[in-house]
Amino acid sequence: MTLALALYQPDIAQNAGTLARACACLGLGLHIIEPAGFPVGDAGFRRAGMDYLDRAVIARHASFAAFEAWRAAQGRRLVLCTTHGAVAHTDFAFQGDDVLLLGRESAGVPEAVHAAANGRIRIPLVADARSLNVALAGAMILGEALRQTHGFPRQLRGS
Ligand SMILES: C[S@@+](CC[C@H](N)C(=O)[O-])C[C@H]1O[C@@H](n2cnc3c(N)ncnc32)[C@H](O)[C@@H]1O
Repeated sequence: MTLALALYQPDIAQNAGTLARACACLGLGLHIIEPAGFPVGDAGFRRAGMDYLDRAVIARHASFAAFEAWRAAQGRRLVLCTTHGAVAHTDFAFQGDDVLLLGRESAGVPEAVHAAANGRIRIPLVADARSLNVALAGAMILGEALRQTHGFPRQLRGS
């Protein structure tokens, strides 16, 4: 099993499309917890995801409860990426089947989602900086998690 990325009620189609493209390129599943702030098939989502969307493995969950039912059946940990995290992403010990959850651009995630998480991690920022763009935060955390778990695709170009 590989890592997976999950988006909690994403607001901005371009960010979700960018992350869908990253998941497709890295061979990871993407989980979208609805409702999203844009319609499925949104032009911005398709523009950002480009033709990579054809090979993206995207699961949509009608609610956080439905997502949690899926996760419980899988027995996988939920790692919440949050500006309120106590542990730096580089200090967290990822497992190869962790589900990494990113919050909404506008509001992060509600308290119940914080409570459900098995770990809460933060990319350290300079004082007074509030947050990163969600797609950039996702890329940085995926990079660290894939590095730790040796999860990057093995096929190097030219090899
Ligand atoms: C624009 S931020 C949301 C800011 C929101 N006001 C909050 O308090 O969570 C959108 C999402 O990007 C991720 N994110 C942004 N900066 C982050 C950081 N420094 N560490 C971890 N996650 C971050 C989180 O998942 C966050 O919910």
